[in-house]
Amino acid sequence: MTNERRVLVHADKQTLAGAVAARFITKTVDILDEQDAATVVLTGGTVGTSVLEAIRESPARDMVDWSRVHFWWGDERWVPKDDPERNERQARDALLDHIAVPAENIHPFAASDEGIDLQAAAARYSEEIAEAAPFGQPLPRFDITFLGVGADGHIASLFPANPSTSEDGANVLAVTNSPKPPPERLSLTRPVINSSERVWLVLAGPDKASALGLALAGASRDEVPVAGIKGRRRTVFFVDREAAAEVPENLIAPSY
Ligand SMILES: O=C(O)[C@H](O)[C@@H](O)[C@H](O)[C@H](O)COP(=O)(O)O
Repeated sequence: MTNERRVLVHADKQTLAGAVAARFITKTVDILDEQDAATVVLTGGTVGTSVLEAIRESPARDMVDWSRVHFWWGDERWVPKDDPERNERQARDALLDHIAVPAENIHPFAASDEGIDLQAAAARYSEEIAEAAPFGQPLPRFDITFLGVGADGHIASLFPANPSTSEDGANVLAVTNSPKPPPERLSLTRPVINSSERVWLVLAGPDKASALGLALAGASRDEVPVAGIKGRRRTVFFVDREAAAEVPENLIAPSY
C-alpha cells in the first residue's frame, strides 16, 4: 500500500464515525500484537468527538487492551481544567472515562487554572513529549494521530496565514490569536504531527468540501494547513459525501 493520501467516503457523519471507530479498534489490536504499546493523538472538534463516542459504543471496544494504550492531544483550548470546551474534558466524557486506561497513560495539556501561563504550558508539553520518546529519539512513536479539519483548512490549532502554522523549530506552540474560539490555544507543530505513523483526518459537512478539495489539489500548506499534513506511513481522509464534493474522482478510494 502506498503512502499516498487516501480518501474514504461515507454516507454521512454517523456512518463515518462508526467506520472510523471500527477501523481504530482493529488497527489498535493489530498494533498491540506487534508492539508493547500503542500511542494515539486525539483531536478536538465535533467529528473527532463523535468517533470517540462510537468507539465507546462499539461492542468490540474491549478487544483493545487499553492498559497498553497512551493518549496525547494534538491541541487544546486554553480554558480551565473542567471547562466543557476543553478537548480533554470532551474526550473523557466521550471515551476515556469509560475504558480501563490507566490514569498515567493519559497525557493532557495543562489547563489555564493550573498555575502556569500559556507559554509555560507549551514548554511543559514539549518536554513531556520529549521525555516520552525512546532513548536517542526526539519524539515518541505516534501510531495514530486523529485530526479534525476546519472549513478554513486548519488542523489542530494551526490556522491559515498564521506564522505559527509554519513554525517547525518547536514541538508545541502557544497560539494567541485563534480565529476559532477560544483565541488562546496550545498545538503540536506540523513536524510533530507529520512524525506520526498514521494520520487519520475526520471531516464531515458541506463547509469542509472546499478546504479538502484545495488541499488535495496542491494548495499551499500555509494557506490551507491540512495540505501540509502527511503521516510517515498512512494519511487517510475519512469524509462524508458532502465534504467529498470537490475531491477529484481519481483520489476517492473504492468503497467496499
Ligand atoms: O480544538 C479544536 O477545535 C480542534 O482540534 C479543531 O482543530 C477541530 O478539529 C476542527 O476545528 C474541526 O472541528 P469540527 O470537527 O467540529 O468541524
